Amino acid sequence: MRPGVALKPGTSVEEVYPLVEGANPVEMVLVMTVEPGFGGQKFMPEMMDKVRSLRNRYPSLDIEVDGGLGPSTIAEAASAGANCIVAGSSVFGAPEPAHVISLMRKSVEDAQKNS
Ligand SMILES: O=C(CO)[C@@H](O)[C@H](O)COP(=O)(O)O
Repeated sequence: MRPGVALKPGTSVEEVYPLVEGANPVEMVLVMTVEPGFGGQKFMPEMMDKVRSLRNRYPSLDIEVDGGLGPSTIAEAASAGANCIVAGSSVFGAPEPAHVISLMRKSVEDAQKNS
């Protein structure tokens, strides 16, 4: 079992620090990049400050992003430090889903090499 915690857009990133640094720490933080509820919403780039703060503070933490991720937004999320990507519409709506997954995987790997 791997515990994690999710941050809604209106919740500040500082709220999770005690959970990552506690005695029984979470191993993943999900930064919601849309309001939770349904797929197909627009990526909120202003959430990348949370991702950057988490990556600077916790170099090996799994940081997930969910909402509006696809070929046009993955670079921003990856360069901020996200390494787990949830993508719905961009994959299931693509003529070649595997190509989109591959593109996003490469973006995360490239960002990790350059960090
Ligand atoms: O369901 C939600 C949010 O609750 C979505 O964020 C999906 O998890 C991903 O959908 P896309 O934004 O990729 O279409």
